[in-house]
Amino acid sequence: MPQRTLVILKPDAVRRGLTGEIIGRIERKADWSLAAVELRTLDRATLEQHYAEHEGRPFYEPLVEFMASGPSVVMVVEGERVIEGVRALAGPTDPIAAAPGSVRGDFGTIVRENLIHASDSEESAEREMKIFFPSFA
Ligand SMILES: Nc1ncnc2c1ncn2[C@@H]1O[C@H](COP(=O)(O)OP(=O)(O)OP(=O)(O)O)[C@@H](O)[C@H]1O
Repeated sequence: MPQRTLVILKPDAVRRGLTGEIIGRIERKADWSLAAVELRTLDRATLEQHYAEHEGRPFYEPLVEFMASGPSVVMVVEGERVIEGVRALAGPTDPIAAAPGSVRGDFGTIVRENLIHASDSEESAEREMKIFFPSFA
């Protein structure tokens, strides 16, 4: 069933020149397409909303700082089972545990700087699209 998901290519992906590579992997999946794409430096207020569930955890502050440290590519991707699909393409949170072939498995080493965020459910996708593309959702 066609879905929409919110994807962020994090500041490490932009700094390292990996956005084309990652977007290419997404675009090459059958029946997936980009519905919105923007290069944007995320501000603290937006990130606090996005990462509200992690507030108070030890990694929260450094995560918000890292995510505000430079431009990200913020996207809405749409297509067949795209919510589960982009997460599979990304790999698990810890890049060292991620299999080669996944974005994190191929390019990551650091848990915080793990290149990509993708919504984890239909509810998260709706919530996150409203945060990053209010006119879209
Ligand atoms: N132990 C940790 N140390 C440092 N950074 C972390 C740690 N756990 C998570 N993070 C960072 O916080 C982000 C959000 O954590 P989360 O557990 O939500 O992982 P995720 O793989 O992004 O999946 P989702 O956001 O859908 O839950 C991670 O992508 C990573 O950048």
